[in-house]
Amino acid sequence: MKHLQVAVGIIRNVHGEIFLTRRPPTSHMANRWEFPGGKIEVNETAQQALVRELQEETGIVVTHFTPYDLVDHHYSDLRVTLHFFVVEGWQGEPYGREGQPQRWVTQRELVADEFPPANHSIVARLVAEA
Ligand SMILES: Nc1nc2c([nH]c(=O)n2[C@H]2C[C@H](O)[C@@H](COP(=O)(O)OP(=O)(O)OP(=O)(O)O)O2)c(=O)[nH]1
Ligand SMILES: [Mg+2]
Repeated sequence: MKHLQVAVGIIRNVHGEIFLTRRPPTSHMANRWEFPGGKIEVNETAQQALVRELQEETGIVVTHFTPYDLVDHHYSDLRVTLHFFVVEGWQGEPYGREGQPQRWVTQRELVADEFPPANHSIVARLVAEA
């Protein structure tokens, strides 16, 4: 089974809001809301992938982040390991640079069912810690 390593950014502003984007209609986990991020390439660390993916997908230059959690999930035909980081420092203003819908959501108002199943434990933890 294919196994992806993925770097994911939980971008949180000073108001305790988190930046979400919506996955494209034809992608894996189509139309789910997600924390921006993407596949870690060969010869790249999770941290490097995080910085690159957030630049590509949201236009920001990440300046401060902290590791948050590591989640392994088996989808029916794909295994993913998600490397979650909380991002609290950046330059620029995040936006859906690839045309994805975007929104800011208060941490305690995150809804697990809007995300891919692999995110459920993380969303529960974020809400509990809000
Ligand atoms: N970015 C992101 N991916 C997630 C989350 N939850 C989750 O299960 N995934 C899955 C969906 C995908 O199978 C995989 C990462 O894919 P991706 O589509 O973001 O990868 P990418 O940005 O490198 O995409 P691409 O260049 O191949 O288009 O991880 C999440 O919160 N954020
Ligand atoms: Mg992506």
